[in-house]
Amino acid sequence: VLSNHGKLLCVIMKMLKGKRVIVTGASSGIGEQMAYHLARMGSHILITARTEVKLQKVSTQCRELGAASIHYVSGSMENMSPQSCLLGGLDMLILNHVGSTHFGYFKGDIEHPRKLLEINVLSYVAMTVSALPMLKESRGSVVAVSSLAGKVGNPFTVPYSTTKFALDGFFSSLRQMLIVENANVSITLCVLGYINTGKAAMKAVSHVICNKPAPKEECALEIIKSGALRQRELHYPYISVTIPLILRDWVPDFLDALTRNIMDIEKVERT
Ligand SMILES: NC(=O)C1=CN([C@@H]2O[C@H](COP(=O)(O)OP(=O)(O)OC[C@H]3O[C@@H](n4cnc5c(N)ncnc54)[C@H](OP(=O)(O)O)[C@@H]3O)[C@@H](O)[C@H]2O)C=CC1
Ligand SMILES: CC(C)CCC[C@@H](C)[C@H]1CC[C@H]2[C@@H]3C(=O)C=C4C[C@@H](O)CC[C@]4(C)[C@H]3CC[C@]12C
Repeated sequence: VLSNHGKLLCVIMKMLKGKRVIVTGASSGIGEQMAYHLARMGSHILITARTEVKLQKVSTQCRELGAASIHYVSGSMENMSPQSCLLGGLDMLILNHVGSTHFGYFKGDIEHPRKLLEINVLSYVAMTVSALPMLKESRGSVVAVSSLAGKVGNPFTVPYSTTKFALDGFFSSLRQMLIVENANVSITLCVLGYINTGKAAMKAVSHVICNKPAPKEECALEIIKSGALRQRELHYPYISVTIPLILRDWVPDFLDALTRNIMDIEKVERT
């Protein structure tokens, strides 16, 4: 006998079986885990990232896990032509890749946010624009992976937050436009808290933030579910994202103070 949770998972698995899905930034971290979940569900998968060897490894694994088909396109998202990614048709576009950024003081190097906007925002816009005709035909979904740092200001993620807040603007407005146009394409914005990807950048943060990071495998599954269920937003982990968002709207100064207080600011390099 299955629990309600198990039943829902079965429904989601059936929904994604045979569906055509693109996952960007799938050579590592949360994106890699999404590819594995989709493979187990029997989807047609296309993954992207810059590092070809890693994409090859992830593809092999996906094939073994039962993907209906698996392809990859390697290259940097700043100058990738969105057309090069497109299959014969598309049911779900999962935008997940991010350029690397450091957790620390922003010293005014304008080239960093400029490049990050290109990778984290403009390529999301370009991919969405070129996928929309196919998504309209399939009544598909766009899923954009963002962060709590894309909803709440943080002293040590200035360039990163610039890009993630921008995604909220683009996708919230696009959702409205699609409704007005009567296009049946869903838009899901994933607001993630601190996730354990095992990356060096994430480990560097662990000295400053005492919270325990959430597992990337579960996170990846929740992202896929939220897209399949056509949810407006995903909050993961639910409590650690939803509470700050309620506080943000009602007592923003209190939330700002709380955000500063959960961090050991002395441990952040000043130079
Ligand atoms: N980890 C965390 O705590 C949190 C993560 N998030 C969000 O989750 C998503 C995934 O993050 P996470 O798994 O941690 O990140 P990772 O750094 O593990 O993965 C990033 C992926 O993007 C690819 N990538 C990086 N730069 C480029 C580029 N210029 N062009 C194309 N692909 C690129 C990388 O592959 P390659 O280097 O081979 O190109 C990699 O596959 C991101 O949107 C992030 O903002 C949100 C909140 C918290
Ligand atoms: C409202 C408060 C109670 C909680 C604040 C939560 C803060 C501390 C959480 C929420 C989102 C998190 C960051 C994130 O999204 C992605 C990355 C990129 C990765 O390469 C390195 C780690 C980094 C910077 C995370 C650092 C910790 C952040 C700011």
